[in-house]
Amino acid sequence: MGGQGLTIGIDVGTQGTKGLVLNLASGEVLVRASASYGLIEGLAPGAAEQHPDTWLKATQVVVARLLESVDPGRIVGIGVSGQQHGFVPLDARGEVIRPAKLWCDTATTVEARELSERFGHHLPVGYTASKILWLARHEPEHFARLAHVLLPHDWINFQLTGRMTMEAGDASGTGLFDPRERRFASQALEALGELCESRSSIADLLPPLIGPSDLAGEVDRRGARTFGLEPGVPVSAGGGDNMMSAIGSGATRPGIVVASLGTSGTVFTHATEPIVDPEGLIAPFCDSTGGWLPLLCVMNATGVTEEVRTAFGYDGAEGLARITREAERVPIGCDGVTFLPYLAGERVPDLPHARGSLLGLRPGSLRPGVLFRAALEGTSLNLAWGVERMRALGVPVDTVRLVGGGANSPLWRQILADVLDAPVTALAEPESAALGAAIQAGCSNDRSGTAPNGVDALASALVRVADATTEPAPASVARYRELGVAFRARVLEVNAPPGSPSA
Ligand SMILES: Nc1ncnc2c1ncn2[C@@H]1O[C@H](COP(=O)(O)OP(=O)(O)O)[C@@H](O)[C@H]1O
Ligand SMILES: O=C(CO)[C@@H](O)[C@H](O)COP(=O)(O)O
Repeated sequence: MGGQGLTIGIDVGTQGTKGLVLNLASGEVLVRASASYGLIEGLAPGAAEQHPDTWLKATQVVVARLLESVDPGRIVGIGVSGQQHGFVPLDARGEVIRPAKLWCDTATTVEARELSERFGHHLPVGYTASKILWLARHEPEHFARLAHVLLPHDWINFQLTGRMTMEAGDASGTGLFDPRERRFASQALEALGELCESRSSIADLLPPLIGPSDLAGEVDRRGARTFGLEPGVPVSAGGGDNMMSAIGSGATRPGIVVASLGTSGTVFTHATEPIVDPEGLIAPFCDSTGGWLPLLCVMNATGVTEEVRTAFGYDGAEGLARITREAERVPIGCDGVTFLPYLAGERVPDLPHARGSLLGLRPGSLRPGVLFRAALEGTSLNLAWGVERMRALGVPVDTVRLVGGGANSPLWRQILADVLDAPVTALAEPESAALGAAIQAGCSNDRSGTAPNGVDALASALVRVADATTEPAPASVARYRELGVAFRARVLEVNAPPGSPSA
């Protein structure tokens, strides 16, 4: 099965950084740690930013906590997963120029639309390319200093190893990458360069591309000092959080569909060929095993439930459990209350400027349990809308493995099973992205004894599903089908452009 020794997997998410230590021989997760953070507050509407130092500090805290329980000398590899698409702008000395614009930043919608026209295909808002153009247009003094473009996990790898690299999975979320050919797309790079009136080619800003079983490097002296690790520990390529999550949930072979309820909601599966959506709604990403990862991403998932929970002061794990119990007592459909969950705008459907709406309020509707359930239902119905698109593209979604923070909620698991009309199974390790990074680290280094490209074998051996599966309940499936039709009609009605017939 796996090799010997322990690996660390780190996942730099939007709401926090999570880490774990994996015993490669037994598959046991020995210790977990996490550190949470938020977005920078007070920015212009649509802007979603974090300073990379926030990720660095959280990663330091997480690694330090992990190493309280295990001897650093036993660590044979480390792998880093990160939120996709974030634009980390670096100057010639490798210093961060300004905070990173994140995957959920919709302030660059104009630039995304302009690039879509130039590229001749839809560039979803949130992809890195539009953020680079935004910098050139809005902060020319920062753009003039731009010497390197990294993605969040690349930047943490850089802090560990002193080397800048990118790999195909995360690179396919830049909008500057041809996932079919697994290389940067020269036409897109040229078009972006022209629009930026760039003094240098955009290609020069990008680091070398490495393969999925290559090492990003080894922990260097600075990295060792920063993180308390031993110098020389191999650092695997790492990848986007969805690519790492695919490994950590066993979606390294066809037929396993994964849904993730994190800040974003995603649904993805392994494919042996690229699956290209002509409308560009389902992303044709590369995965981190040499295959592909057709992926649906919606921008509104746990951010919406968190908004309701915190608005009513249901703090901490106890508060979450209490508001969930109250939501369980509310009937399906929330007595007519519908939550259009677009607090962050939306990528699928393509409504970057949409806002959230609460519809159908009556006296008594503004109760925490009602609104929390409405948030669970609204986010799930929205995700199901995108899943229909996946099914139409020939991706069967018959059973689902559920990961991410929201997977901890039995109520959400039931709602999703009913809304998707598919059995939903949680995994023994819900932090699938951190687990996937740790598994990849076990396959990419010389000291583990595992051959490169053994990711599928190791993932299939180590990933365990939870004992119970949540089955869809036929009556609820039928009810949610009706609610889904009404939900979509309301979304189109509420978000219709001014002057259109349904406005
Ligand atoms: N039992 C639960 N019920 C509902 N939501 C939960 C539960 N446990 C965790 N979460 C949600 O999961 C979120 C974190 O999800 P995570 O996948 O770690 O996000 P990210 O990777 O985007 O930072 C929390 O903010 C919380 O809203
Ligand atoms: O943009 C995407 C995928 O295309 C998101 O899935 C990000 O990768 C953020 O992930 P989380 O922080 O929600 O895990």
